[in-house]
Amino acid sequence: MYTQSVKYVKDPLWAWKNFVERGIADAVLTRPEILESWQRCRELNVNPYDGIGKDRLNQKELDKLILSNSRLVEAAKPFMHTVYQSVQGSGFMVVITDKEGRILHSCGDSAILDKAESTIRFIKGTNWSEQAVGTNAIGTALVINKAIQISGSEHFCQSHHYWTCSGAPIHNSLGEIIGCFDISGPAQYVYLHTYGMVVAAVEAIENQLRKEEIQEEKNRAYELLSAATESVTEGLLAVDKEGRIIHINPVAQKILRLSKKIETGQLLKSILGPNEKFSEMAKQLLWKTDVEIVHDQGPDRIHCTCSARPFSKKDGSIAGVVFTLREINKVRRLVNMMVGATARFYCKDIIGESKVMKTALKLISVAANSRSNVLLTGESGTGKELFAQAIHNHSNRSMGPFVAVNCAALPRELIQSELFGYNEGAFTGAKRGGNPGKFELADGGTIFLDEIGDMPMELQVNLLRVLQERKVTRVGGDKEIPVDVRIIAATNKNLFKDIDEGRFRQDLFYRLNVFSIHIPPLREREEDIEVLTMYLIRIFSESLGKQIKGAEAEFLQAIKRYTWPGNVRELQNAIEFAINIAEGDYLTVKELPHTVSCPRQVRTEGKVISLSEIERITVESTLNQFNGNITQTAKALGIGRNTLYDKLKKIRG
Ligand SMILES: Nc1ncnc2c1ncn2[C@@H]1O[C@H](COP(=O)(O)OP(=O)(O)OP(=O)(O)O)[C@@H](O)[C@H]1O
Repeated sequence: MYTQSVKYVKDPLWAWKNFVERGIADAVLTRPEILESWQRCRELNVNPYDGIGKDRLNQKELDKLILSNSRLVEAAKPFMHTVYQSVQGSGFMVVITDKEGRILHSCGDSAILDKAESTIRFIKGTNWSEQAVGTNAIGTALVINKAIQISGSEHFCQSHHYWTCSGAPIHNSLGEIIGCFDISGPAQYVYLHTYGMVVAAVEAIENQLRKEEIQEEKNRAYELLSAATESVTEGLLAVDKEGRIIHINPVAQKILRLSKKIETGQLLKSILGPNEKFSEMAKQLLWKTDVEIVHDQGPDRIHCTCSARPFSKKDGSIAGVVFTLREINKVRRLVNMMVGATARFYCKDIIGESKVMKTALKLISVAANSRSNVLLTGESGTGKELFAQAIHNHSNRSMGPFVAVNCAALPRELIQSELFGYNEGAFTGAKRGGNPGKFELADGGTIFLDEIGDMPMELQVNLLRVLQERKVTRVGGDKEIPVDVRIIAATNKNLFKDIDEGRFRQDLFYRLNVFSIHIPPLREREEDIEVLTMYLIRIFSESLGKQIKGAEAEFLQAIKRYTWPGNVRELQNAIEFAINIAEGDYLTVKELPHTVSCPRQVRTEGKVISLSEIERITVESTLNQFNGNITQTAKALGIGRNTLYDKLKKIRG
């Protein structure tokens, strides 16, 4: 486009004139980056006889721009002043711009600042890009993304020919241009070292910005870590090898019963006393999982589980250990949830219209609101466990565990360790670390001791002690562990008779029988049979995916006629059986189990038969029906296997 010609005149002004007046580019007298910039200026229609800063922000706009570039300005200011000090008195000024070339801050001798303002309006807020004022160290450095020095007539605009300036772009850590650093002064004092100073200053500013970024990242990471450790539900305690606290979250403070603010660097021993176990574990630098810690801290007891995980420094050397702590009650609650130690039933789940049932329901709410032990009596399957769960769920312990223990189902030799727990090594086969017993698991909640009448005499003494002292001692242990447990016991036996015959301790009976509720058998609550039947039809119909709408009159008559030795459990089984085989919308008598629909053996004899005889006939015939299979017979009768064994023992002598 431009003709290139070689001239013998040395004056660079001649090259400028040749370019702006005649369009001739002189590649000998003009550096390529200057020529390229001039060409850009020409394409941008920059007026070479102007160069006065016209595009200027008002004060408000400038303040806003400075604010949005505040990190750059604050990082650059100290270096601008250092650079200025070294050129002070030599007529130079130092300038910093944003990434578009708009001046954000300047410093310099007042004479040169005045000159810059009065001649070309080179002042804060002015746009010093190539597009605005032609080739100059700021605008051109921003375009070519390189440091550059531009002197006298190398500037595209004539009014800048008085000046020499050195500019260098400033980058962020991603390599993006964020601004420009510039030193400007009279062209007759053009020094190469000002170019070097600009390059060095920019490097220093970029370093400073990077340092700040790293620090900010660290702060952000620390804040994130703090927010994370403060929001977790576990206690976190980080300790160095010497047992000094590196970090502790509020949950750990609570678990360790520490009310005062803890400073990092404090020795754990100076806070918890010389017997604390964490420092020892931190010294050993071992991985540990769920170790139980009991530590008496003045009047307070620390009782938690703790897992330890050593952590290392960047160089691989071990720095300390992070402990994860869980309050023992919380652990127990979790275990309880896992093993199903929760109560499902409420008063609304207890169905019954009879007077006795209504009275019993009233007693449940009274019992729920009292702290006394409760004794539930009634035949097998009358709903004793249902009542116990409802009492727990309506009491102020409802958030705590509900642990049910069937004393008749536990092998005699295991009852002690099941109820009170055991320590490691207490007997062959004892778990490592020991095991908490049902009383410990029920801490803060309710323990339901079903079939209490079957508790062996020698263990009744231990139970009595727990009731009196509210403390348990694990098998193989000597420490007394306090437990806060409400006891609901149940029996289908006549405990008075057992006391008389020396099978049940009277003192234990009176401790348990503070509040007693008797649930009569189903055959004595005829009004309940029909409502229970309708309720059970609805429940099983839903759960078995059937559309049963009700039952035929004959079905209900048969149900009411029957004596229900297995009570509600037996009724449940009968209805479940009927619904399973039902074909129509309404249950018919044919769908009832044989034992319920035709207890013929009982009726054909035409004379009054004793209840025990009825029981004998029912048990024997059912056993026959299932070819002597105990499990199936017990299920059909609605009684437990142990109860069936007891009955057979009695019947067969
Ligand atoms: N009034 C009732 N309303 C609804 N369901 C009931 C009622 N009574 C008992 N049941 C149900 O009958 C079944 C037997 O009840 P539960 O296990 O509470 O009896 P139990 O007296 O504890 O028996 P056992 O002495 O054999 O352990 C349970 O499924 C229970 O939900």
